[in-house]
Amino acid sequence: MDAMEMWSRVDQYITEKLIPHDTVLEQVLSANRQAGLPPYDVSAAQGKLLQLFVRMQNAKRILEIGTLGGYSTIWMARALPADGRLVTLELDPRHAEVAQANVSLAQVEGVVELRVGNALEQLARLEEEGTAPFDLIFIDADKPNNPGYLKWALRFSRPGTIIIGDNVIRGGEIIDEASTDPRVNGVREFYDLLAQEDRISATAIQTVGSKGYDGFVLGVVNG
Ligand SMILES: C[S@@+](CC[C@H](N)C(=O)[O-])C[C@H]1O[C@@H](n2cnc3c(N)ncnc32)[C@H](O)[C@@H]1O
Ligand SMILES: [Mg+2]
Repeated sequence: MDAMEMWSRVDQYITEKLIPHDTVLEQVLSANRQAGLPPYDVSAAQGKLLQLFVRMQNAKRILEIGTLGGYSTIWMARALPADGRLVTLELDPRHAEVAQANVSLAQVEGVVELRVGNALEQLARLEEEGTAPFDLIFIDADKPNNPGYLKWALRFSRPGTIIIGDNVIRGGEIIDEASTDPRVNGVREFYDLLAQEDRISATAIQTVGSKGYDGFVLGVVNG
């Protein structure tokens, strides 16, 4: 068995043991594949981890940058109270259309606000609207813009806000200083900003599983 197959089988074992079958989430993933969306949704185990972070944080306000078909959105939205809010930003109207249908299927449309358009523009609009700080921010869109997303995330934070950045290991490519991949370079700049920034305390965790070898940044905004 090669490493990738082992990681997938272990993910399957974890999912079978700890994550009960959920027809809605399964329908969401199959709707995403049927609509031809790229398979960049988080795994079930990662979706549940996001949901646990929402619960640990007692979050009421969540910002997600990068919706795709709303799979991670639904995992997190389900842990919000009825008066909670999850604002999710998506550039591609086709992805957004699929996501909106999935959000309705999961009956979380009362807490989810899906905004279609370039995230950097949407973030500027949110500021103009005087949006309240968020308790948890999940950055999972186009990686070259990660530095910009981190700057906005800090503006929309309060002491104690959790900031999570997905796909920050990229099969280990992030240590390649000579990389010409704009996603790798965006992620490397994201680390540089985190390193310089004393408003946030952060770490990064490498992960393996059905999505291969990758990982996430986890940070807490300082008081
Ligand atoms: C990795 S996927 C999101 C996966 C989703 N969070 C999940 O786990 O189910 C990234 C999404 O970001 C969107 N995206 C790319 N560039 C963007 C931009 N500039 N503004 C907003 N969304 C963008 C893509 O269209 C894609 O749907
Ligand atoms: Mg991701």
